[in-house]
Amino acid sequence: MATHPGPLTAAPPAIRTSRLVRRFGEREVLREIDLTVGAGEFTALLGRSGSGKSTLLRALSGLDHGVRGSGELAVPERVSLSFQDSRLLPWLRVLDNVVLGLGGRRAEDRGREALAEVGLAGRERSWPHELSGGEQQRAALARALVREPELLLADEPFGALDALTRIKMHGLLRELYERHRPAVLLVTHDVDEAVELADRVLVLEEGRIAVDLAVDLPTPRSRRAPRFQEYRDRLLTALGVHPEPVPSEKNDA
Ligand SMILES: Nc1ncnc2c1ncn2[C@@H]1O[C@H](COP(=O)(O)OP(=O)(O)OP(=O)(O)O)[C@@H](O)[C@H]1O
Repeated sequence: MATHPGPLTAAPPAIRTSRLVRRFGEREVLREIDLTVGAGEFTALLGRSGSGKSTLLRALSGLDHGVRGSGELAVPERVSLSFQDSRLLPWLRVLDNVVLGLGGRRAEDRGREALAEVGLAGRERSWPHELSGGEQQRAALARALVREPELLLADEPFGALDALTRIKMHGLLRELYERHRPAVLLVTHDVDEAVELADRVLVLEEGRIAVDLAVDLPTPRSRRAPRFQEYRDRLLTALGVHPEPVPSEKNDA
């Protein structure tokens, strides 16, 4: 199980930070983070509660005006954000939410296509409150996709969903990723979610990246496969959790 060797593509990286520091009062939450995420790379970010995951994501999304810090960061022009709460505007219909701020004659067509891709064809004229939690998250994914992002920053996008809906959303996100290939940085508390979806997993600890692990498993990934469990156990151990054994499947890789 190798540590991450670094991006392989020749395209410019989707994220590059150099000695990135963010502090609140006396507390240095991010401590000289050097991070490069390659174009099209799916990376998950784990860490204990309060380790600074959202602080890093906010810094990358440019939403942390007023937070003290130093260092350098570079991200592409087209960055989409997705959060635990779908953040659809309640006074706009679903399609209008998806295309909000998009210019051009084809915006509506592209919005419809994106809604179809996430399984919401026919719901264009619905109001956000008429959608279930999972459907709202799918609409939020469509809103992110329609901007053709080079980088998707996702902060616990499935955190508020029930277990079954989460599983469906995992499949959908990975499928959309494989079709569109943005770089993804997914913040999650869920180690299984990280290993299932990402090709690289980082663990943030005390303001530094303590683990940088390449996940070399074919997709779709079975959580019961012994190699999946090796990754999971290694990450749980890094997070200070004693891993529980999971019954294995005979025919899994
Ligand atoms: N606006 C703020 N003012 C003061 N302290 C803050 C602020 N935002 C975050 N912090 C502190 O910075 C630390 C890191 O917070 P952050 O939200 O980045 O952690 P996290 O790893 O995303 O946590 P969680 O997994 O619980 O969401 C925490 O101790 C938090 O209290």
